[in-house]
Amino acid sequence: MLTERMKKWRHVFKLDPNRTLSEKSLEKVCTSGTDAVIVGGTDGITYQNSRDLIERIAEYPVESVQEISAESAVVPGVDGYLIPVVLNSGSLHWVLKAQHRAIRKYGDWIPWEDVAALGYVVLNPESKVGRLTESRTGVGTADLTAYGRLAEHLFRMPALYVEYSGMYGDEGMVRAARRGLKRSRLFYGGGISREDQARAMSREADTVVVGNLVYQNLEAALESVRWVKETESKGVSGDQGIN
Ligand SMILES: CC(C)=CCC/C(C)=C/CC/C(C)=C/CC/C(C)=C/CC/C(C)=C/CC/C(C)=C/CC/C(C)=C/COP(=O)(O)OP(=O)(O)O
Ligand SMILES: O=P(O)(O)OC[C@@H](O)CO
Ligand SMILES: [Mg+2]
Repeated sequence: MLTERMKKWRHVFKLDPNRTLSEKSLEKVCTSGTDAVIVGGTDGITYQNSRDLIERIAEYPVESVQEISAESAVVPGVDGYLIPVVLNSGSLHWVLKAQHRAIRKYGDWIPWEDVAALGYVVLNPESKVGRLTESRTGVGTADLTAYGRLAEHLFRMPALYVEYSGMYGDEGMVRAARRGLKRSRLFYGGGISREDQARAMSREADTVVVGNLVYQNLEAALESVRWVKETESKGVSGDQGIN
């Protein structure tokens, strides 16, 4: 069950099917000791580029999951599927309608035991995902704590994802998100490029996501596995998890 496996994720890489990565680099990413590789991105995501990347990753023993951002790009046979729900989107499309439409389309084919929802709160207004989803990024700490509670207790989501995509975020905000959580996991992603950043967010979050650094500075990205795994998380969320 994907939600069970996610409880063990401390460090994950997110690879973008719309970007190029040499075979040597991909091998290094997949054998780095990371806990999983997420395949997903915001723009230019197609069935073809998603399938190509997923098939290349399948050559390695690392767990890979597809984060679905386009209904037409769903690749059958992946270990797991992550479904974003953007809690602070200004458009119902990214909270409910896109997901509803895809569930209507795939119906009986959906392997629910290998599907997990991610309750996103997008906090970088300049990010592609922030612009696409018209996210209301003027969120304070009390709002963020409440989003966490909403995700865990009302929607029973296995994870809240504090998303700063492309910029390093505010550690206090991530701490506030954790205050709302007892069992759901806290994912942090955005702008990790240095050891101090990786370690600081590892203390606040259960799972740290490293994305763009793979394409900007592969050696640092590979080092981030150790930075995260050597650092203990302060929180307790995710200890029991949610199914
Ligand atoms: C046949 C078979 C086995 C089928 C499997 C069926 C299955 C699992 C169906 C799923 C059903 C379902 C509910 C699908 C979801 C459909 C969907 C389109 C939902 C909307 C998701 C959403 C809110 C997308 C918005 C964008 C988003 C949140 C993307 C997440 C990734 C992200 C933030 C990446 C960072 O972006 P990046 O591109 O890297 O940005 P930069 O270039 O700036 O770095
Ligand atoms: O690409 P970066 O900025 O590392 O962010 C990672 C991930 O949270 C993007 O969805
Ligand atoms: Mg990216």
